Amino acid sequence: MRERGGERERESLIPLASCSAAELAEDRMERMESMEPISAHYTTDYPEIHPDSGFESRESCDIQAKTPPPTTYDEELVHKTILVGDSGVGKTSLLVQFDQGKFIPGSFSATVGIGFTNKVVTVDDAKVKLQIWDTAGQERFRSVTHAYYRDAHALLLLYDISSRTSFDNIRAWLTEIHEYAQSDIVIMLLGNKLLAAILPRPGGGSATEMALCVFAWVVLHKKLWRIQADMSSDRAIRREEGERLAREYSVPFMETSAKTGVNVELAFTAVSKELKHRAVQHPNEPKFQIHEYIEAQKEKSGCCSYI
Ligand SMILES: Nc1nc2c(ncn2[C@@H]2O[C@H](COP(=O)(O)OP(=O)(O)OP(=O)(O)O)[C@@H](O)[C@H]2O)c(=O)[nH]1
Repeated sequence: MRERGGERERESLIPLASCSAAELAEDRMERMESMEPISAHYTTDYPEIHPDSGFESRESCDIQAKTPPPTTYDEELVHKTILVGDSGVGKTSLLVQFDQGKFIPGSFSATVGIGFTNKVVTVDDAKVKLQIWDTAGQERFRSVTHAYYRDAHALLLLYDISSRTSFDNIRAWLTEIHEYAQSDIVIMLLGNKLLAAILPRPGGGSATEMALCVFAWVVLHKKLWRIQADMSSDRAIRREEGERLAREYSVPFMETSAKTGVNVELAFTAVSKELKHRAVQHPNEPKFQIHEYIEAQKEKSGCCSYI
């Protein structure tokens, strides 16, 4: 059971390691038949929603596929969203940062189990409900994680920008996702542990921002000080490599830091917007372009330069 993350997190996770393989397989089959999740736990921002409410059978999905989406967004919809990626890339940390706005430093303790957090994201005045599942990245839990792909509406796939292996494994993750998840699942690729020096970008903002910007650039270039830096010198994957891979698979991409919070909210907001737009039919409106939205938001924040 995970030590880091406090009582709340500990309560939330079901220890899969304590089951025998046979028990686990039997349990999985039963659960898949009854369509119940392994566990029901941690944050319940809207406790009236039962964890099952985000689940649908294949049959109901097929029916949905044939039915055109409604013209207004149904706020009762719960979008099952899962976090996947190698062990240690920062899935739990990303979720904790998004949910609680904090980073829990300390020694790494791998997730043993699976748990979810309910979050409501406001998109254009509509409340989009996300049921975010944090999976264990370790290989031995892989078959259990597969069972969760099937009903997922969105998936955040993480690698660690300081780990070449975690990046190289992204292709294998995508192959698994395409094998087990629904074909229309919303996928976003995230390079986590961004080496972020939060510096105002020259050329925009108020006089104070500009002054801060010039000061920060001078200081940075003299290598005296780094503001809110995440990791100092460990980047192994260039941003362009992440962008290239994302383009190859036609998925949106951004770099995040669960530690400093950079782009964490943007990642979930972008996914929520995409989910909302897919759930509503606006015949006269152009299709939501998640890639363009992400780029525009990055520009708008106008404050960050990344190492
Ligand atoms: N510097 C830095 N460290 C991070 C960041 N995100 C996570 N970490 C650290 O990386 C380690 C692993 O983070 P976790 O969130 O537990 O990783 P995980 O992907 O959930 O790992 P599993 O549970 O094994 O799948 C921890 O020591 C975190 O403190 C980040 O953005 N920056």
